[in-house]
Amino acid sequence: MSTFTKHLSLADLQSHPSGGDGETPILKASTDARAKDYAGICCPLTTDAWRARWRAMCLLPADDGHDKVAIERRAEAWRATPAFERDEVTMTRLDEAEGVVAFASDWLELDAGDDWVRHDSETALLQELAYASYLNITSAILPPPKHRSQIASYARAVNICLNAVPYMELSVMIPIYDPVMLHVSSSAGSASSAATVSSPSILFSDEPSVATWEMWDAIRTVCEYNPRLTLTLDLTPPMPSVISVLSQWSAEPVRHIFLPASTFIANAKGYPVLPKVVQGFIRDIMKLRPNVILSGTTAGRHKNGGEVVYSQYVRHIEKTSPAYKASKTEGTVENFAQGYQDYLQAPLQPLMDNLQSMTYQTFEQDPVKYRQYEEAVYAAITEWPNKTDKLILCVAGAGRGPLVARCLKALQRANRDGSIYALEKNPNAYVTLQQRVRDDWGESVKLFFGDMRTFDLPEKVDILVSELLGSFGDNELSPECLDGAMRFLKPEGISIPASYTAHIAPLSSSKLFNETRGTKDVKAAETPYVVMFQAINILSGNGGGLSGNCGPKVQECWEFEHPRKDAVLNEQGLPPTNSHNARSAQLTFHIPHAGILHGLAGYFEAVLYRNIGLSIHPDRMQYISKNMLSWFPLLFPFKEPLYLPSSSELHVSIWRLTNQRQVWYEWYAEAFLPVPGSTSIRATADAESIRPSRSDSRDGGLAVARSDSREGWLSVRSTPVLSPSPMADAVDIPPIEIDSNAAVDGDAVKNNIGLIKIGQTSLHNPKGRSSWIGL
Ligand SMILES: C[S@@+](CC[C@H](N)C(=O)[O-])C[C@H]1O[C@@H](n2cnc3c(N)ncnc32)[C@H](O)[C@@H]1O
Repeated sequence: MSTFTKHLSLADLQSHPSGGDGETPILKASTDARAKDYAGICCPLTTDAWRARWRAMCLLPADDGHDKVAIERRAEAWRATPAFERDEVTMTRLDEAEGVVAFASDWLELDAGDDWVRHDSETALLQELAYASYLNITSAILPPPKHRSQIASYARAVNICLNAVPYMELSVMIPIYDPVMLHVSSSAGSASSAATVSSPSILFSDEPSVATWEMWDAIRTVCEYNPRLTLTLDLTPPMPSVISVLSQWSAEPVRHIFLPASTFIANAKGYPVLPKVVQGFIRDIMKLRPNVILSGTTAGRHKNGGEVVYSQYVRHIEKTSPAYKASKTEGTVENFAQGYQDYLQAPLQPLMDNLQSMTYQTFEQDPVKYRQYEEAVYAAITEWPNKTDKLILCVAGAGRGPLVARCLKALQRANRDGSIYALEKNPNAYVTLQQRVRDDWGESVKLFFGDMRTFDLPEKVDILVSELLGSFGDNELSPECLDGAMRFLKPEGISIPASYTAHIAPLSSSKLFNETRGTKDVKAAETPYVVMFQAINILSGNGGGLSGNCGPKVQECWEFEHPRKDAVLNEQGLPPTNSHNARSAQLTFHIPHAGILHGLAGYFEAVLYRNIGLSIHPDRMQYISKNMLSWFPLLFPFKEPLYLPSSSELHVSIWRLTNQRQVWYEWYAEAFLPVPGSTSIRATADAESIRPSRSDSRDGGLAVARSDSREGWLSVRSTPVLSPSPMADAVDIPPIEIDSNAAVDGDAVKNNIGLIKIGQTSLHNPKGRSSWIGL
């Protein structure tokens, strides 16, 4: 569960009575807060006296009636040795500061237009953080940036602070939504001057903006994704009317949520409740377990309930979130994977390595995978044309034997006579299999020790069952192993699985980005990892994008089928080279909202038999193999982040490559901005180029409707189509609805859209230099 902290303003602190025995107001406030189930308090570090002195020193008065030289001298003395007077800070003792989240002075302007104001704000902030560090405070919240035009100066100052206080976490306060941010300031005005210049041409919509996220992105990029730099999301009204763009915050290091009583509305009985959009946002963001800072809850803003109901209500919202409920429900992936979220695991190499008994035991905890296999084998047996023959099944890669047991069960359920050959190349698992023959299976199972790529079975079999699948389908070398095992099958024999496909989607996750480049080793940054995703945001959306050429949110890369059609084989029945198992895909994604590309999420789907399958595709898994635990998705990381503006297109190239000893993946991406009337520097993708190569259409495969329609996006009525603007990426472009009457106009505009290249990644893992799978 998330924690709750009570926010106290300066006025709250001043009015808070001291306890007895030297208990200061701040200690008393902390004790009171803990008694009410808060983890602690959050309050300003400095008082109004500090603000008054700083202003008197650092902001020169406009009139001539002051001794400006004397003021300047005082300021210089302070700049030389910045220090506080006693009454300028709210706390002085270690016990007072224990567990306190401190607000740095919110009047500091690290992004003022005036050079001196910026300089002195930075000096003051460094002084405040040094003092907080002296008091052992571990978490400080910095005032939000206010002027987009000075964001680089703000970010530079934050970076200086991060380096100056080596152990403290600095959290930048950012409003999740601020319509004012749409106004771009170009003035280098005084400290108090508000942003003045706006770009009216882009203010065509009251859709929520991503401008505040874009400011955050600039700050953390300048600070090189410092892991001690986090976010405090300010949920002070106004709030957007829809939450779709807020999803990008879930890929960010959200440490605190600042939630004032003013965000709550009163329900019919006068109790505080949150508006629908905020409820949805909280439900979503709570998976990151932020600390919720509740503010103004003692002000009596709502008629009923009192202070405690605010936190009770937010806890209730958290408990109703799908992520929380799933984590508390036995048998779900979320429950099974607790503690593994966003943890990078090296994929298994069951061909090169021999698995441990514990690893098999973990597999065997998944009831869904084995149930699906049993159903597939059962269906294949019951449909077998000749009902009198004794069926011969082979489990290739039997492990400790769970699929063998399921095959026996399927034969028994179908009331069919049959026997099973079980083949395994792991000598240790082979011992367990012998034990099972002795204890459970007897004559019905015949064991063989060997590698399916070269081993010869005594006779051909009717049904070949295997489970050599990785998170990306083919990444544990199922295709290569089954090339050999296909020799075991009779001409009319069937393979379970019959086929499998690999899928990808572009994702953002500052956490995973930091993890993959943590070691500064290039190999770590171009290695695919198995990850149970949590703090991520999938950047792509369904719909064709402005060019009309984009595929769905999650796209298929390629497919493998068993047995292979048109296979060229040598006299031993084996393929002479592995070239036929190379694959490539060029995929085009629509990016509806601005975001940073950090990697590709990889998924697989397998057809076991007819409409019985396995899937970890995020939109289809619940229909095909709900609550299957065996596979987490794969992450293909990018070494450098790539900024993608709203309504841009991402073209991803991914290859499965091979030589005689290894298989590896290479990946690369390019970003484009579709611009009406411009000439593409890259030919607009045609239908052929967005189709995965070497992949047959899978109509008639899994009987689950696919949601990858590419229609439903384009239309242009009289709305002017956005022309290139420096803020195009900070504005949530409203979806342009289809107007059937305007089909001609729509096509005209669609055909007239060109793509301007705006960025690219490097080619990852060329020649398998950092990661490969051994044959
Ligand atoms: C993912 S495990 C599955 C084990 C078991 N069938 C299950 O579902 O629990 C794959 C198994 O195939 C075995 N294996 C992999 N490649 C093989 C090969 N070329 N020949 C024989 N066994 C192989 C591995 O040792 C491992 O036991």
